[in-house]
Amino acid sequence: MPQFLDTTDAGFEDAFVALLGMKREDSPDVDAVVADIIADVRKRGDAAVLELTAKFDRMELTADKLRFSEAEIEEIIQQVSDEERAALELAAERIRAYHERQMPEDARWEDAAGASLGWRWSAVSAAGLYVPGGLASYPSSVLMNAIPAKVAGVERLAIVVPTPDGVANPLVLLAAKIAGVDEVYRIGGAQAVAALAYGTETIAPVDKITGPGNAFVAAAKRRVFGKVGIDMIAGPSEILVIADKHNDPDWIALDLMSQAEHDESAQSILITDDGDFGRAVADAVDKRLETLERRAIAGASWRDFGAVITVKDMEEAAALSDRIAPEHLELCVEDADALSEKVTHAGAIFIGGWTPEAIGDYVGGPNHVLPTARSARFSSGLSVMDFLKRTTLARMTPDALRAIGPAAERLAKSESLEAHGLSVRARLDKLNG
Ligand SMILES: NC(=O)c1ccc[n+]([C@@H]2O[C@H](COP(=O)([O-])OP(=O)(O)OC[C@H]3O[C@@H](n4cnc5c(N)ncnc54)[C@H](O)[C@@H]3O)[C@@H](O)[C@H]2O)c1
Ligand SMILES: N[C@H](CO)Cc1c[nH]c[nH+]1
Ligand SMILES: [Zn+2]
Repeated sequence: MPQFLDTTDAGFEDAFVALLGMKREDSPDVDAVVADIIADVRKRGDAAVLELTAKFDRMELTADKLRFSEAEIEEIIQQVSDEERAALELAAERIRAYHERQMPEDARWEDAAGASLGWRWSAVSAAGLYVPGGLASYPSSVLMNAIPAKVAGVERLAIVVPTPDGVANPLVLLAAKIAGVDEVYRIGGAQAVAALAYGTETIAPVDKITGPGNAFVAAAKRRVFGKVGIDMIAGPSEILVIADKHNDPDWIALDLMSQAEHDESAQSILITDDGDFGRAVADAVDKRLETLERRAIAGASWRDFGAVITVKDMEEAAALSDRIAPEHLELCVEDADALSEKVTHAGAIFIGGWTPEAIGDYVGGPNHVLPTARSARFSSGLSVMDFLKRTTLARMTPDALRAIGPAAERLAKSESLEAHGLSVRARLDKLNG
C-alpha cells in the first residue's frame, strides 16, 4: 500500500517532509560503489569497462566489440517492423520540430558608450548520450538525446547503452541511425559514464554527457561533473497527478503505474481534493497490478515510494506540487490551464485529462529527459541549450574606452590589481596624446 496522507491531519507536515526526503537515488551505498567504478575505469580503461560489463550486464566482450560496427547495425535493424519504423520516424519528426524552435539567436549591438557588445552560440564538439537499458530498453531516449544535439550542431555523438546478456534492441540502433548518431557502444552504468568522461583506449572522451539512467548512472554523472559537462540529474522516473473526482480512477491508476513500472525507485503520487476518489484510484492500481506484466517493479515502487494525498482545494494542491517539484506533473482537473499557471517547479506539465504522460515519453515533441529528485526547482528538461555554449563578445572603440575606461581603472585600484588598471591606463594615455 502507498502512504495515505491528508493535509488536515495533525502529523501531515512531518509525513510530507519525510516523503520529500526519501532517498531514492543518492544513497551513500550507491555513491560509494560508483566512486570505485569510476576510479577503476580511470586506472585501467577498457580492461575495467570489460570486466564491469561482464559483471553487471552478464556479457563477455573484447575491446574490439565494445562498439557496434556499421555492418552489425545494418543487420540488426532489419528486424524492425514497418509499423515500428513508422512510429519512430513520427516521433523523430515531432521531436525535431519542437527542438528546432529552441535554437537561440546570436546578438550584437552598439551601446550608448559606443562599445560593440554581444554573444555568440556554439555547439559542444563531442557529446556522450546515455541511453538506459537495464530494466527496460529505450529507443525513445535515443531520439530525445540525439535530436537536440544534432539540432544544436554537435559534431560527434556517441551513445552508450547497456545490452544485458548481449541482447541488443534493434529499435535502439535504428533510432540512432535516424538521429544521425556516430558511435554506439554496448556498455552502461557508471562504467559507461566514466569511459565517456575520461576516455579509454577505444572510447574517445566527450565534452558533455547527457541522458537519463538509474541511481548508478545519476551518481556517476554527479561525480564526473567538472571533468565534463552534464545536463542534469535525470534519475528514476516520477509522476505527480493532481486529479479531481471527475476522472476515471482507472485512467489515473494507469498514469501512476506508467512511471512506477520504470524502476523500483520510481515514485508516483496522487493529489486529490476528494478522499473517496483517492481510495478508488488506489483500488484501481491494485486491480491493475494483478495483471500488469511489470507488476513486480511497479508494485514495489508504489508500495515503497507511492502516496495519495488529500487536500482541501486545488490551491493547496498547487502549493504542494511546487514543494515536490516533480519530474512529470499531470493536471486532470476542470480548468487545467488555470491550475498550470499556479505551478512553477515541474520538469514537464501535462495539461488536461486527454494528455497522459506517456504521450510526452514518446511522441508529444517536448523532451522526456527531465530533472528528478526535486531538481526541477533549479533545472530543466534536456534541450538544444544543453549542447550549446554562449561566448560573450566585446569591442571597444577609442571613444568607448575614453568613456568607460576610467571606471575600470578605478575599480582595479580598489581591488589592488595594478596590472589590470595599468592595461587600461596605457591605452588612455595614448589616446590623450
Ligand atoms: N528522468 C528521466 O528523464 C528518465 C528517462 C528515462 C528513464 N529514466 C529512468 O532511467 C532508469 C533506467 O534504469 P535501468 O536500470 O533500466 O537502466 P540503466 O541503463 O540506467 O542502468 C543499468 C546499468 O546499471 C548498472 N547497475 C545495475 N545494478 C548495479 C549495481 N548493483 N552496482 C553497480 N551498477 C549497477 C549496470 O551497469 C547496468 O548496466 C530508470 O530509473 C528510469 O526511471 C529516467
Ligand atoms: N518516463 C521516462 C522519463 O522519466 C521516459 C520514458 C521513455 N520511455 C518510456 N518512458
Ligand atoms: Zn515513462
